[in-house]
Amino acid sequence: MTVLLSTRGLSKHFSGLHAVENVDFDLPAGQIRALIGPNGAGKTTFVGMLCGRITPSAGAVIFDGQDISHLPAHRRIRLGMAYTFQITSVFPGLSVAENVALAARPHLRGEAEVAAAVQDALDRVGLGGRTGQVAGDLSYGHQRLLEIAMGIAQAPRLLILDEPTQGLSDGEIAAFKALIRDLSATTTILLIEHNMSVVMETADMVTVMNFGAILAEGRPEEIRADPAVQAAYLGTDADAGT
Ligand SMILES: Nc1ncnc2c1ncn2[C@@H]1O[C@H](COP(=O)(O)OP(=O)(O)OP(=O)(O)O)[C@@H](O)[C@H]1O
Repeated sequence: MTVLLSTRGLSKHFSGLHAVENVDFDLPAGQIRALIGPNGAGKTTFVGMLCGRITPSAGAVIFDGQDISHLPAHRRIRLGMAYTFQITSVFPGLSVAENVALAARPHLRGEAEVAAAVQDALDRVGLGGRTGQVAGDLSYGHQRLLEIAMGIAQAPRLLILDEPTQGLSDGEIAAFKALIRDLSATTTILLIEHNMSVVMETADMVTVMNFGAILAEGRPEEIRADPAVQAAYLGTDADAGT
């Protein structure tokens, strides 16, 4: 098992609040890993430190054997990390295709290669027929899919998705599950997800965070059966069907 991404002792404190506390985490290459936990558990803060958007208070992030703790976000992207966040990063005034092209260009040589990558990424998320549309005119759900296409177009080794199915319709969520499985053939995936059907049907392994620490880790069915997880998480959001 080759580990693609690790953290050791990773912590983030916001003026006394321990948002993430001493997290040791290992993500093997090729895996789909879901990161779940109640609101405020520290998931977004943790992932922000992986990507370089948030500076850790302590600890290390290791990507492909290299300590990247002090690399800025754009250097991490160049190493093969791509991420989409809850807050939309789409340029609303540009076309769908141009948004994806902006994400793809730094990774590819020549406009023909970029155009092919753009079309492929949009086809994979189901937006292949909307290349010319102004991105700001897309529905919220389609803008989330566009963000995923922007991640895919970078041909990342690690794709980090923060609540990608938020705002998607049932049909779009079903397509998203298939997309994730398809992508996992070539990309390691870390997925922050509140929708438990997405977690249960796509993840190889699940990491549960609570109060800034890892509460449990295991296969989806093990996590579903874990009483501590049920108490912390599954009894709340999941039962509410979110
Ligand atoms: N910039 C910040 N300044 C102060 N506190 C913060 C900041 N960012 C996050 N926090 C706090 O850190 C804790 C962890 O937040 P975080 O957003 O990482 O949780 P989360 O698990 O992603 O939650 P959600 O599922 O609601 O997105 C929360 O108590 C939050 O209020």
